[in-house]
Amino acid sequence: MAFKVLISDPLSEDGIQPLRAADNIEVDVQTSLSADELAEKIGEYDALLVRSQTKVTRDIISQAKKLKIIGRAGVGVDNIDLSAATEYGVIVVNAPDGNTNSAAEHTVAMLMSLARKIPQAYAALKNGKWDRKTHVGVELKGKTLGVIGMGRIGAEVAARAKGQRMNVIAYDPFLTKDRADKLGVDFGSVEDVIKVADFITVHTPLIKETKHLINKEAFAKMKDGVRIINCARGGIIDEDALYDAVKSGKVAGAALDVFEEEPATDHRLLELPEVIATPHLGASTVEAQENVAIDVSHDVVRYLTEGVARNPVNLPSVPKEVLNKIEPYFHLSEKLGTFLTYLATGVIEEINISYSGELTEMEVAPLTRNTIKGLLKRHLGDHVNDVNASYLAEKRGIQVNENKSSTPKGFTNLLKVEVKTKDVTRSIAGTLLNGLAPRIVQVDAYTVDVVPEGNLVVIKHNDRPGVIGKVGTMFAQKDINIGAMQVGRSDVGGEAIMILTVDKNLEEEEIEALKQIDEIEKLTAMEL
Ligand SMILES: NC(=O)C1=CN([C@@H]2O[C@H](COP(=O)(O)OP(=O)(O)OC[C@H]3O[C@@H](n4cnc5c(N)ncnc54)[C@H](O)[C@@H]3O)[C@@H](O)[C@H]2O)C=CC1
Ligand SMILES: O=C(O)CCC(=O)C(=O)O
Repeated sequence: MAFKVLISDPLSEDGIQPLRAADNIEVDVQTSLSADELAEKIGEYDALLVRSQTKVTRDIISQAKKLKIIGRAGVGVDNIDLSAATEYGVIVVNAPDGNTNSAAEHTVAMLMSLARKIPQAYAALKNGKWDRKTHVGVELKGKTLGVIGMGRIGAEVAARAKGQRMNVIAYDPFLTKDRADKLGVDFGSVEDVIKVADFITVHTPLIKETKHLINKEAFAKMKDGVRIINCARGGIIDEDALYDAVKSGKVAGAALDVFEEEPATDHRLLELPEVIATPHLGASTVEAQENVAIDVSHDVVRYLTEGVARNPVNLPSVPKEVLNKIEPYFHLSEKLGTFLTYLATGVIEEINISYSGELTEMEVAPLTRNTIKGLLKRHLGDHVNDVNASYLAEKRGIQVNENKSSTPKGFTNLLKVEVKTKDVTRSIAGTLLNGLAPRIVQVDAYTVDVVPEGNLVVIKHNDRPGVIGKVGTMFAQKDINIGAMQVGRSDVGGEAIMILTVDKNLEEEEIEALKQIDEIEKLTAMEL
């Protein structure tokens, strides 16, 4: 069955070719849906692609029964409820690189327009006024540009400002002296930056820490006649404080591409002649739109068909080389988790996952998520996936511990999972033989060799002569074929474990018949 993808904001047609070209993907473009219409329709789709216009709210996500991925053709994901997406197991991906250049160029265009009052002069001339006195500007050369947020766009803007022979001073929590030196910029705290800058441009995401980062107190510390640019996100600058600062003359001008509420057609800042603005056009170039649509389309195809995404936002990104290395363990880790759900009945309180041998050299977080997925899925259902497994465990108060031990355990790699409930502690360990073939090699204290696949029957019994025969006879009477049988014991004549691989899932009545065998203490039939 084909996957259905809904594109709800205008995206570059060339950019979405990877989606159109995929055999198993149907693309539906509907760019004028209201929130209610989207909520009503979303249930049909496996993927949703948006720019910044569509607000992907909790309400919409909660009605998206099949949704697996939300692709944001751009950087900022503040129009998507990320917690809701994580909770519902929907991965969110963005396209972080494709519009960097366009956003940086737009910022520079705003910087120059602000300095030379080009929009105001243009508007006056269009209205028949040849007014040269009102539109006297200032030069950039020798002035200081303060850049707050030196990520992809901030760094590009800084480089271009240097081309205009400006001095650049920047602040970013991750800006080291080394990197600042390489970029040829000075660096300091936010306060250092805003105190000395003639122009200030912000390039941070809108998050709790950056909301109203530029506020009344910040304006008070700035130079008189400072000019402000925001081509990042509305809300980083407090719009009321900006309005007052412009009105008072503290701020000589502001250039805004973004607003706290968009569309912002009726904003009081737009009434001020010192304020120039564009309607969120930073990424609106043919090139950027094609780039971001291509990037996000590829990620959607990749995720729907291979389960891997290159630019996940609500899941740590795992480099391809790392994924290639750990991929063979995915199947094993999930199966170990599922196996344990049959053994450890009761409410899980703690999960301990330990990695040894060559696994200690690998990035194992994705395997931990996958093991948790295996542990939760049987009871919570198919909506449990890599995206929400850790979240769901945490929400249920399950403590997850991950550790690596280089102590050799007789295997080149070993993945051991222990589960504690109020009453029991059960464990299982698995390995990849020759790095390829998954095997369960330990169940509690018993050494075994079982392929973690298909219908398994785990029988705890007393180690007496004839038990194996009785079990075999019973299966033969019920016409159930045994594909493989493994026996492990702690001591001769003590407790033992038998694991059978059978060709079908056992019926209740077959399980009851087996339980009649005296030596059988406990029997668990499972489907992996
Ligand atoms: N106007 C438009 O059309 C566009 C707007 N954007 C927006 O531009 C902004 C920057 O995008 P990118 O450079 O691609 O992101 P990025 O992730 O590469 O850079 C953001 C930087 O902000 C820094 N940062 C975080 N908190 C900070 C704080 N409290 N103070 C100072 N720096 C802080 C981060 O360390 C990071 O280096 C985002 O808000 C994005 O949504 C991006 C593209 C187009
Ligand atoms: O989709 C757009 O045009 C907006 C781009 C943007 O703001 C972003 O990528 O963060």
